[in-house]
Order: sequence, then structure tokens, then C-alpha cells
Amino acid sequence: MPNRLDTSSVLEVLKPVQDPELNKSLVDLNMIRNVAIADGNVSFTLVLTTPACPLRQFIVDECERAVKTLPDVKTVSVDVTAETPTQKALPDRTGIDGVKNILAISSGKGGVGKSTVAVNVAVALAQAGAKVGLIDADIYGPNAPMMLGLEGAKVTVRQSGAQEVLEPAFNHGVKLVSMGFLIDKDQPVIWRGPMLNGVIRQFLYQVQWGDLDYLIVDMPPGTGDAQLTLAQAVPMAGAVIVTTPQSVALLDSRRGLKMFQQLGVPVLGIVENMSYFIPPDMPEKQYDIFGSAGGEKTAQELQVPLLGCIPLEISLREGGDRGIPIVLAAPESASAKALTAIAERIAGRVSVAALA
Ligand SMILES: Nc1ncnc2c1ncn2[C@@H]1O[C@H](COP(=O)(O)OP(=O)(O)OP(=O)(O)O)[C@@H](O)[C@H]1O
Repeated sequence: MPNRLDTSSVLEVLKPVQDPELNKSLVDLNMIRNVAIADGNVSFTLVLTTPACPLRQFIVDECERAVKTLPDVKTVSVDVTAETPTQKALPDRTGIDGVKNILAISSGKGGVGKSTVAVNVAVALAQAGAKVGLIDADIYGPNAPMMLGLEGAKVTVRQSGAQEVLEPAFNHGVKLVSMGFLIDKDQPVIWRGPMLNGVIRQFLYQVQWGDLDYLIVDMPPGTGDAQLTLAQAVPMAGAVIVTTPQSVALLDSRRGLKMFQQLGVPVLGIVENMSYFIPPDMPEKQYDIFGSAGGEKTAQELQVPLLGCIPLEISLREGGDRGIPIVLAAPESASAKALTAIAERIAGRVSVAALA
């Protein structure tokens, strides 16, 4: 134990403190910077690997505790920032300039709450300070514009050199492009594979995304052309599979999971939506409408993490309908807390994979 107070002794006592997800020393990971000491007041910057770090407070507390073991320390002040690592490049995939991590939110079947999860995870990450974009590639139900309060918005087209580029819409801290901006919502559209592929590629490469920590893609349900196009075009940081506890939904999600694994896309985990119902007038009650623990069983069987369980809550649907996602409209509700924790877990796993 050092018996003096200087920059090197601060780094020495901080060396055993690990990033709990990466299991490596914060000092070795270059996460401790700008150590300064003035009259017993120690300050430094802690650079996390994601602004949505689920263990932020725990890491800060551990750092403070370690530094306070040094003699003559009066105060410890930790300035927390984040630098999200960029996912690893793949030789046969073309990344998007400035976009660090591309994530797919997928489901085996429709109506399980995939868009609800995509929108709320995007907003929760933005709330934490991340730069976030969302591609609503769901041709069957392009709900993201409504859920983000951007219904009726239009993407502007600009000429950039020889290329036309789309300017995304923006609300609640999230940049959005959507199939809903391109099609009349009352007009049935028959999508052919090549057409859909073309639009997905346009959404990836011809949008003025700027710098993004996370680009989230709300996929159409099922295992079709869109998934294939996405996985073969860009390097993917991972896919998240949304399911409900019913066994049919779980069967479909197994299929989705296998598909991503075959395409070489890491599956970050499963989200179980509509896990149980909390009656608004009896919040202490919990009803397992679709059975219970299905997501947990599937996650165990397929050896992927269960990222979280979201209850059925009326306010969650209302938030979506009003264009104010529940993580903003009612952050203290059970579903908002679950969604925020899911966003943090996703961000944590993406960082771990990028730095592995
Ligand atoms: N946990 C929940 N509690 C209450 N309502 C929910 C919940 N999850 C989703 N919903 C509601 O269910 C409907 C369908 O959800 P959502 O559009 O997110 O599903 P989806 O899987 O994206 O559907 P689609 O396949 O049609 O795109 C929406 O009205 C949404 O607000």
C-alpha cells in the first residue's frame, strides 16, 4: 500500500479496480485519465465504454473507496464520461462512416412488441448521453414514427456530390428513418425482395447519420430477406430477439436466433415482453397471462442471456400511441425501468464484444 499521495500512487491503488463486465483493470484499459491532486483533493476522469453503463455508480464507488485508502486524501471527485468502442470490422462487410455499432431488434413473429422495444431502447440510450439512430425497416407495421412522435414527418433529400442523401427526422434524442416515411400508411404495398433490399441499403448508406454510438434497426418480423440483406451488408454488433412467453412465439424466436447465428451475427440476448400483467388499480398484483418463465427457459436452452422481462402495462401502449415513449413519459413505471435496464445491458454487451 503506497504511503504517499501523488499521481502514481493514485494509479497504483486504482489498478486492482476492475471493469466488472470486462474483468480487466480500469487503469490497464486506459479508463482512468487526467489524475490531478491539489491540497489533498484528488480528481480524475473515468472514461466508461458506454454512456449507458449499468454499473456506473458501482465503479465510481469502488474508485472512491480505493483512492481514500491513500494518506492525506480530503476529497475524491470523479468526472464520468464515455467513449463507446467501435465494433470490430469485418473484411467482407462495409461499415457506415461515423457509426460505431449497428444493432438489430428482431422477432420471430409480429405483434410481440419489437418496435416498442426498439424505440424505448433507442430513447433510453439517448437519455444516457449516447448518439443514437433508428432505422424502422418494418414494412408490415412501420410504427416507429408514431411511437417517437414523428408521424407525418418527411425525410428530406439532399444532393451530396453525385449522390442523393436522406436527412433523418429527429425527436427525443433519436434520428429516425422509416418505411413509414416512404409509403402511404393506408395504401397496401406489395414488397418484392429486391425492392426491400434496395430501401434497407439506402437507409444504411444514403442517410446523413453523422456520428452515432448506436444505430438500431427495427426489423420486419420473421426470418426473411431484410435480415439477410442487413447481415450481409454491414458488420453487425449484434441482434436482440423480442419474444412473449407463449410457446409459439418462443418457437419462432428460436428460429430467428438460429438464423442470426448462421449469418455470423452475435445474438446479444432475448427480451421477454408482455411477461406479466400489472393491473393499474392493484400494482401489487401480477398476472402471468401468457404463462411464465418461457423466455428464461429459451434463453437457457439456447445459451444466450435473458436481457430482461417487460410487463404488460397500459401506460406503455399509451406512451407509444402518444409519441412519448414510456422511458420518458413514466420513467418510474415497471415497464420503463425494465426497458432502461435492457438498454443498459445491451450497451454493456456491445462494449464487451467490441473490446474482447
Ligand atoms: N408490454 C406491453 N404492454 C402494453 N402494450 C404493449 C406492450 N408491448 C407492446 N405493446 C403494444 O402492442 C402493440 C404492438 O406492439 P409493437 O408495434 O411494438 O409490436 P411489433 O412486434 O413491432 O409489431 P409488428 O410486427 O406489427 O411491427 C402496440 O400497440 C404496443 O403499444
